[in-house]
Amino acid sequence: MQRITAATAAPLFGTDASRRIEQAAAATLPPHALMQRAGLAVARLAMAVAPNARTIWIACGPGNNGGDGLEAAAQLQGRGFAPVVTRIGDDTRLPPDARASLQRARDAGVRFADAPPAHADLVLDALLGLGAARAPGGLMADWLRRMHAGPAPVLSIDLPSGLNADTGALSLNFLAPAAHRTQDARRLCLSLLTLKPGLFTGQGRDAAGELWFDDLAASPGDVPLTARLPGAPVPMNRRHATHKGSYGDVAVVGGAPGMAGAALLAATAALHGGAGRVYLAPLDAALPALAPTQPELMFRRPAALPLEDLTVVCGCGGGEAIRDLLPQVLGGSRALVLDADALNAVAADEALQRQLAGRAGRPTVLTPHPLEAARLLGTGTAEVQADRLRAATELAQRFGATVVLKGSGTIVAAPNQTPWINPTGNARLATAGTGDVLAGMIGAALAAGHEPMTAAWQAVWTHGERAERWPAHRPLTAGALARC
Ligand SMILES: NC(=O)C1=CN([C@@H]2O[C@H](COP(=O)(O)OP(=O)(O)OC[C@H]3O[C@@H](n4cnc5c(N)ncnc54)[C@H](O)[C@@H]3O)[C@@H](O)[C@H]2O)[C@@H](O)CC1
Ligand SMILES: Nc1ncnc2c1ncn2[C@@H]1O[C@H](COP(=O)(O)OP(=O)(O)O)[C@@H](O)[C@H]1O
Ligand SMILES: [K+]
Repeated sequence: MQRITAATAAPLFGTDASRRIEQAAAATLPPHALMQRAGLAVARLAMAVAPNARTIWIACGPGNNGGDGLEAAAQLQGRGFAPVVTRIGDDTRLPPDARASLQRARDAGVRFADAPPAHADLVLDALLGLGAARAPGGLMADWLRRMHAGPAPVLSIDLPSGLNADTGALSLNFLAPAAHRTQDARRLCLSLLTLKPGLFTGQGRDAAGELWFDDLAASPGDVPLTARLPGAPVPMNRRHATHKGSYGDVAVVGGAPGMAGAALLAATAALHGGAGRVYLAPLDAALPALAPTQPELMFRRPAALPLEDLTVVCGCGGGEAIRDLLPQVLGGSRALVLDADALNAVAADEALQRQLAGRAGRPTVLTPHPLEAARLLGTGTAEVQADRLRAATELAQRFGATVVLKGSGTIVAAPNQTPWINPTGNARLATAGTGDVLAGMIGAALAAGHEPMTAAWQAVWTHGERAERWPAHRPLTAGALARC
């Protein structure tokens, strides 16, 4: 069993892949062995979380997820704890593994109750796992809301019940409104056999809480991955005999009247991200040609940029004005990061879309937030958020580019590659300008010579990790993030 951290590199398997791995593992083991391993793993984590628990409420559902809960109940009872099991479902329709675990729990003397105990020191959510087929309702919904509103830690078995393992969409939102988050009790999830992508994006992070993983000593074999966790990037080793030209030139094109700050943030981030030289080409001609807080930046007129030699970061604070420059930027830039208003302009113009797709082969990274992604796909934000992996992958295929779909669990996708899900970051990043900073950081990584997918995930990982390291009592600003 391992704790999953920002530094964990691991494959992620969706529902179908997890089922295949489960079937292959079960075929080589005695009947019921996997569920016994699952129950033991859950019991061990439960004992570590609440070693002095007097009452452990275990809410069990009608399938094998409930079976894991029953198996954990038997194990906990045998170790001197006092689990109280409440169950939903018909005994005659229990799958065989779960039925065997029900018998083992009964034999162990576990207490079964019709209603949850009035007080619990720990709750195990064994209502639904991979088999969640619709939104929990009735008693199941009541129990879920009750356990997540209470003060006791909630340990979800395999998945928080109702969380889609593939998408991170939560079919019953048991999370307290954002403003009440400080009242949340501790949440943990022990993912079994495989780590699932839905735990890391969408509502997965909030629903699961602290993540743990036990592979039940089963190997994924040759089942293809659905996505990956990248692990921490290795810091770049700068050789002595290098010079500023070795680290590439970035030019930021953006900053229309009233939005100069966005371009300045991106340029500052590119500079602190290690770029050899950074040019700033503002769309507002009235801007002074010096940023007193960042004198290293070199100001140029957009038309004077030698695009074919540059990594161009385009769109930060671009407003309407960016549209007229896009044909040159798309056609000429050696490497390109398209953000914000540049993406909106592309979404509104089929000729620009064709030109963007025609760049295939030259490094190109798109960094949409969900609304920008929805505009590019011609759909709505809710549809994008309902399946972030699919949205990012579809955009990557459509435009032949690397796509960074931002938000909780940022997705990095590229054509015909397994997507990455970024585990770092937090809601302190939900403040204006942090996306501009990310665009500048990706620009610096591209200029240094990383291929687009690597440049993108490494910058996304580092951007999020900076927010995690930021002191909790101090609000994070984009300007500070750019200079970390
Ligand atoms: N079979 C095995 O060998 C193993 C199974 N494992 C566990 O088994 C789980 C998968 O088990 P299942 O495939 O039985 O699926 P689940 O136990 O997740 O749920 C399926 C059952 O729930 C019902 N159901 C679905 N949505 C519902 C809803 N909204 N309200 C009420 N009932 C609903 C279905 O009709 C079905 O009876 C995994 O998530 C994992 O916890 C693990 O123990 C690993 C080993
Ligand atoms: N809750 C969150 N968890 C992780 N990352 C977040 C969260 N909220 C915002 N972010 C990150 O903050 C950045 C915001 O970018 P964006 O929406 O483009 O803002 P802006 O346009 O103001 O710069 C993105 O990198 C996004 O992934
Ligand atoms: K569960």
